[in-house]
Amino acid sequence: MRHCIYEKAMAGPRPVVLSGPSGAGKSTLLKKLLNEFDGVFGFSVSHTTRNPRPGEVNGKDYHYVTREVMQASIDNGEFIENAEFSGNMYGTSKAAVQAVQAKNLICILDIDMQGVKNIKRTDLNPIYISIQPPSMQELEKRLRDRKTESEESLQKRLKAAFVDMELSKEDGLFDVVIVNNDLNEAYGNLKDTLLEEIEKVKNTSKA
Ligand SMILES: Nc1ncnc2c1ncn2[C@@H]1O[C@H](COP(=O)(O)OP(=O)(O)OP(=O)(O)O)[C@@H](O)[C@H]1O
Ligand SMILES: Nc1nc2c(ncn2[C@@H]2O[C@H](COP(=O)(O)O)[C@@H](O)[C@H]2O)c(=O)[nH]1
Repeated sequence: MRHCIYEKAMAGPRPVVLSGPSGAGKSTLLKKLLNEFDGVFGFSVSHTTRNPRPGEVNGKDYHYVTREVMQASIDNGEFIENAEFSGNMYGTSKAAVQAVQAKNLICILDIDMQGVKNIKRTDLNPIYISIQPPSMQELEKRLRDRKTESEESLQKRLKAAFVDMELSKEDGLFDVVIVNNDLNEAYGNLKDTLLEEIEKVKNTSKA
């Protein structure tokens, strides 16, 4: 049986799932979308038990919570999906998605591969997009240059990235796979993929 997460009455534009290895460029691409298309997209703010990075804002980038708080909310049925990634918990609450959908915006979820598999068991019906790096070497360079990870965390993320890159080749798992080599080219491909949904939202808000 499919896990029903939202009322039919709230059905609006199709949500979008962005997935892919840590460091592939998902946040960079989605920030560009949110900036260019004000009033079209809304970010599903996940919960996590990891510490905020410099510049990240609680309630905007993530809801930063303890393991105990997050586990209690999961046990209470408040999450659509949750996963353990690189030693921390991450999850999408029903409230995060509903907050965006209530405004009739395209809801963007930035989630890992476990999240993708779990969302497939719900009735959310998103467009699944995989953002891939051009190579493992380039991915490692990007993660090192980002300077957000300890050596231990970096190694865990590279291991997970290798698995992610293999799994993402599965036929039918993603609607579109975008290789983020040149940023502008990747962004162009992402916009092309989402053009139809973007137009729908623009036309609805004009009406
Ligand atoms: N096309 C690109 N060329 C070079 N550097 C890039 C490109 N895209 C993103 N980057 C850089 O790579 C780093 C990783 O990007 P980003 O943080 O967006 O990845 P991510 O997929 O969101 O990672 P995570 O899953 O860990 O949040 C950032 O420092 C970003 O500026
Ligand atoms: N399954 C989920 N994965 C999530 C969620 N929010 C983020 N993520 C993924 O975690 C990793 C690491 O993120 P980082 O911000 O610590 O670099 C990355 O792959 C994200 O896509 C979520 O709610 N559920």
